[in-house]
Amino acid sequence: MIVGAAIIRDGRVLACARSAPPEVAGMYEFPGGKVEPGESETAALARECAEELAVRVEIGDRVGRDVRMAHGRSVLKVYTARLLHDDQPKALEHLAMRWLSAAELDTVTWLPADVPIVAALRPLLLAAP
Ligand SMILES: Nc1nc2c([nH]c(=O)n2[C@H]2C[C@H](O)[C@@H](COP(=O)(O)OP(=O)(O)OP(=O)(O)O)O2)c(=O)[nH]1
Repeated sequence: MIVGAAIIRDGRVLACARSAPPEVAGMYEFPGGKVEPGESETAALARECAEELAVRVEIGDRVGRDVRMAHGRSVLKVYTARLLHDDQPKALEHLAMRWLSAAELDTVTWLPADVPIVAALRPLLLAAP
């Protein structure tokens, strides 16, 4: 199981460009990664956000559906998240980061599995305070 965090701030979501492997480098994703054995999805997201972005987050609701990934062996689940304590994300493992508004979601190339999740995210960004 792969979990991703749709970190929302001021009606924008944080999109992160993968640095590796070469086939997907430069494509955008939600920060996250594999849930380790015995770890909750929420704990995995908090750990990955700390490792990849050096931020503390509060995990919220699911966004979109479970997406089965290309080789069928794993499932991607994305949750909304918000930054805590005014933490500012740093791209420790990503090539680039962008805060995208609903209107800007399609200005980057997302990993294929993320496309249906991004569609489900759009109305949430428009509704965000
Ligand atoms: N983090 C993340 N991974 C995604 C997304 N969409 C998507 O297809 N993936 C895929 C890319 C990778 O094949 C896999 C996540 O692997 P990863 O390498 O980021 O995870 P990880 O940090 O736990 O990996 P590892 O280096 O510990 O093996 O899921 C997404 O939005 N976020």
